[in-house]
Amino acid sequence: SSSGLENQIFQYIDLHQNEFIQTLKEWVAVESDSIQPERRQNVTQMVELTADRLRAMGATVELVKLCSHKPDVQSLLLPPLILAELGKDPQKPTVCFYGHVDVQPAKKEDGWKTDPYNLTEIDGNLYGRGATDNKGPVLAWINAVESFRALKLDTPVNHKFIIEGMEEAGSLGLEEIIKENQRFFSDVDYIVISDNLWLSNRKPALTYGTRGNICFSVEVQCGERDLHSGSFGGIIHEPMTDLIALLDSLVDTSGRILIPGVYDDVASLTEEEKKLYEAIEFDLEEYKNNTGVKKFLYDTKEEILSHLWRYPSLSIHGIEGAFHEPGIKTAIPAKVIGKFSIRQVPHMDISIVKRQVIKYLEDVFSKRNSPNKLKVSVPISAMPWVADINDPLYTAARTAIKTVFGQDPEMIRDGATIPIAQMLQNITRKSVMMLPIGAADDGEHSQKEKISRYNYIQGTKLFATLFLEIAKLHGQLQEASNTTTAN
Ligand SMILES: NCCCC(=O)N[C@@H](Cc1c[nH]cn1)C(=O)O
Ligand SMILES: [Zn+2]
Ligand SMILES: [Zn+2]
Repeated sequence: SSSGLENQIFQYIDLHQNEFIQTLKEWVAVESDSIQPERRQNVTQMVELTADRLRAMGATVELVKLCSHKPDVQSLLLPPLILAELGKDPQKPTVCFYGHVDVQPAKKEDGWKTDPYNLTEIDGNLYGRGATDNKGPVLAWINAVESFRALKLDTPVNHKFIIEGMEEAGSLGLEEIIKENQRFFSDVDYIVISDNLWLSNRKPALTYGTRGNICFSVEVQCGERDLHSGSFGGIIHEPMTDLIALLDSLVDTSGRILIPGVYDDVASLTEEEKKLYEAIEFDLEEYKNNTGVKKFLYDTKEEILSHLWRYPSLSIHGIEGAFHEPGIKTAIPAKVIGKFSIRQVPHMDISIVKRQVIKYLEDVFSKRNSPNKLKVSVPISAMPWVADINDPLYTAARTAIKTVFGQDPEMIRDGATIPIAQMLQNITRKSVMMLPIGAADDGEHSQKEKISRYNYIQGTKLFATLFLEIAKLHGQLQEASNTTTAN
């Protein structure tokens, strides 16, 4: 149950909810799509808007220029990264929040019922691109910090912020910046990321792991230009046919990856882990309804969760150079590039998997006796992340969730990849936690992305309560360590 102080803050948040929604509406209106290079100016504008919001709250903001060492034609136009801080009391713990203010592309004609850049409330849901991924959660955190200030309450923790504008494009340049700014993290005690969803539409969750990802490009080229299939079809080895055979050799109908050795380093399932999965309330029908898919590869909760969270998977994403528009075009493309990725898990090693995949594709290709040129590359990769759920940060979050939502959270992992989670854990050696506020049916990246008014506002309360819980816990931890030192 909540304390008098919490009730005062909750009341403030409830009273100001329409203002919080109005700010979210202003943020959603900025088309900060980081995928399409022509929208990069909007991403920079969004980063500046965020910086202004933080400054208005009294934070010191540094805009760090991103300079990617990876090949990106648009690298000169990369938006800056925000490193900000508010409060420097050495008696208080310092919590660093990570979020991103760029979004996935969205067009009304993709099938949106509402204008994706005009936050629209329907039946308690706030529809719009970025509403849940990730503008809503970033603002919820800011609203929570702001609520203490507005009520003239002493802030329980010092705050640091790392906010980026290139997450949806693979967090270009981020790792270099974090390494170059290690001093910024030197006094950080806890790191919180809120960039994923609950497992259910109604039950809150706390996330302690994500899969990594290795993205592959497979290029097959026969000549310099496309050819007429009437004039050349039947007398040449077509690149597209080679590529389809290569892509088809990667995974079988049961979802098993066919690359030899790929499963060798996958951690074995422990009894403790099995118990964690068994304890989770998981509504398979609700999950299917959220996705619109009628049948999954697996039927039980344990199989589904373990194959999403702790086993690797391989997905084929697309083919560059192939004709994909409506109508018929009778050409033979000269060069095609297949894109697929492997979500990898502990203890798979990125460089070993890369070697295994390249060798396998070269073997399959050589059996085809094709004179075409094959090139395999890895444009981006990210490590998986797993945290210790017994860490005090998780204890604080569980208590805060119980206070705000009246129930214990599901302890979950996420099948997707948040590259910064492992990066921050490795570089700073501090506790990292993912604390989602969006529900499973929020439709990240889809044509009906939303966050509910309830989740946005309760999420704001959750973050405010977390600050208080971390402060309490930190006090206890400090006391305990002082006693130990005195002894
Ligand atoms: N629920 C949070 C999802 C975040 C996300 O979608 N991350 C991307 C990052 C990525 C991985 N490989 C290339 N980009 C994802 O696809 O997991
Ligand atoms: Zn996101
Ligand atoms: Zn996203």
